[in-house]
Amino acid sequence: MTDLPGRRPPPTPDGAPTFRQRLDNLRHLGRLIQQIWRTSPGLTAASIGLRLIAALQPIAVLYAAKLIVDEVVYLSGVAAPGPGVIDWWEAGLLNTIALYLLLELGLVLVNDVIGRATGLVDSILSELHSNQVSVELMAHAARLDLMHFESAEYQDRLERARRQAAGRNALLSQLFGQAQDMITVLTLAAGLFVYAPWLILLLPLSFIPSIWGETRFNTMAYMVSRWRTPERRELEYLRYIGASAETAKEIKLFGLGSFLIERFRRLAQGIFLENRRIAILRNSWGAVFAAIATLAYYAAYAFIVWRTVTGEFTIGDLAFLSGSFLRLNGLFQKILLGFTQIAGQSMYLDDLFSFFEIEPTVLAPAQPKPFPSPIRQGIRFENVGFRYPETDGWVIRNLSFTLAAGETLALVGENGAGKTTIVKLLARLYDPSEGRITVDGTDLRDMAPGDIHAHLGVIFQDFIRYSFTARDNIGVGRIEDGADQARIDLAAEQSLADGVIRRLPRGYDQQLGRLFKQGRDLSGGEWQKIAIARSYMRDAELIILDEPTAALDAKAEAEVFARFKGLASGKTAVIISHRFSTVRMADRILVLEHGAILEAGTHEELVARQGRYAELFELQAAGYR
Ligand SMILES: Nc1ncnc2c1ncn2[C@@H]1O[C@H](COP(=O)(O)OP(=O)(O)OP(=O)(O)O)[C@@H](O)[C@H]1O
Repeated sequence: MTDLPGRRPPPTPDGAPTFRQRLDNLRHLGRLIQQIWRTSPGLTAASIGLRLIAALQPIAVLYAAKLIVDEVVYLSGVAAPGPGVIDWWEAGLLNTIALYLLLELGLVLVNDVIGRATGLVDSILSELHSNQVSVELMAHAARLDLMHFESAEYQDRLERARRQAAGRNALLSQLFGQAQDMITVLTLAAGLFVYAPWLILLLPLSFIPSIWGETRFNTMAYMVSRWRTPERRELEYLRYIGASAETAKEIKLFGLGSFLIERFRRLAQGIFLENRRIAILRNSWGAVFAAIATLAYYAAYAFIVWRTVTGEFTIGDLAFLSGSFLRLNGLFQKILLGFTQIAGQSMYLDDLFSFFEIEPTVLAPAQPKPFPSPIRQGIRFENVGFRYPETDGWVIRNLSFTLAAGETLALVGENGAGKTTIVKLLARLYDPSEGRITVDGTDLRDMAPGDIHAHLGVIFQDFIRYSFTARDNIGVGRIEDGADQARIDLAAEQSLADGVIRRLPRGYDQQLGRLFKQGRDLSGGEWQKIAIARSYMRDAELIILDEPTAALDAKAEAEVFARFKGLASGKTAVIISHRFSTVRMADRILVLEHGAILEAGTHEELVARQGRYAELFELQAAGYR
């Protein structure tokens, strides 16, 4: 079985990441900070600078409070110079305490301003960062192969990464806040250390149980969220088919509403129960661990009170120490929890950054050869074999044929015969597993995928119905000329889309699809004409139409093909169709079965041969008689 490239081994047999992997995940924090910096160096520097100032504020306020208390104690022992404040003021006794009060007021006011400024900077930075990550994610996804999008595993990874792009905003403030708290702790601890060094040791000891608990529950929550990615995607999917314009018709007619709701409910309930179990465990243990920390705080407090009673500490010292200790206690708890949370979040960051590590496999060689323009000889499949990643069976095997320059080739065959797969190989959306495909003798693998795509006009049977204007729906066929009205007009005329557009109330400016306000939906055949116009936007060397006329009525089909023949004259073209009225117009027809060629020839030759083609043709013709 072919494996998916870039797949990582599962973390451990039971699925939980090892200690080393968790440590490894912390690396991502560096990457995150770089990404934040890239988003806006100015705002990042502002956020860090403001936090640095804010970090020093608590010790300054506590120390001012200590000075005030000691001054009050001193003043309460001084003989009163008179009954009123004025008497005290005139005697010059209040100068010092007034200064201290002003100092503390100033500190508190500045802190408030800094707090708000930090909040503002962080919220702007978060939004910018989240946009930046989304843009990087889209840019990276655009580089990946079709294979990645056709694989459930990669879709899970993309979904996890997408969740992280929006979900990690809080991490930014948390990370910077953590640094701020650590500086505050250092300053407070230094103050405390001067008075009672061993108290500092008591603090971390009281938090070890908390750290253990948090790390454990974080890992549990992450693992559940990871295991549940496929189910979450299924939930999204159910939500989508249960309530969307595309699906409403069928869901209503088949009466699938309650079926979908029941399925959604069952899935959601499973996830809910698991999350609830972890939340209950986390909070129960959290309460126990918090009680241990509180006990430690009161033990220390009792000690300081005792030292004050015995006269070793002043009342101001008591205020300072108990204040410091209380804040330290709170901060330690916050920092330790912060660390475990950040470590937890960094597991999720792995989801984001590991997506960026997925590399495309259909690559341009170092020195790509140009796609021949025009094609002079033709395209050759030489013993081509192909199987999709993660599957065992060959979809195509030992396939050899030539598509001569200027020839229109039709591929026919039953469902699953491999027709669309041949087109994917021809467009180098996949590389063959065996053999090679050449254009004028040059292997497709020696050309850059982008260059190949620029020379192709391809419309797949599941083409996109863009919820854009009619103009953009055609213009996207050649985005660099997306505003070239003359070109769009010509493409629309060649594909018969011009008639569709003339009937739209706003013409080319008409919003199509039902997704947005004033959007106008088209019939299947009308959409198809618009899609064909898209492929005509290019001066394509090779035109590939996969079921181009499936939704067209008989008259439109005949007309589209008459134009196609005119347009494709001199151009190489491949058409896939189940309609023999379409197929018979091709210069040559390949009949495929199980990824191999069963018969080849013109319509007349194949009918005369009385083989599979003739049989299928008869079947269809009989249906019309
Ligand atoms: N992304 C994929 N991963 C795995 N198998 C795939 C993938 N795409 C197609 N297949 C399988 O490859 C085989 C050929 O599919 P393909 O789409 O080429 O058939 P087709 O001839 O175009 O069929 P149809 O006439 O129904 O459009 C099928 O058996 C299909 O199940």
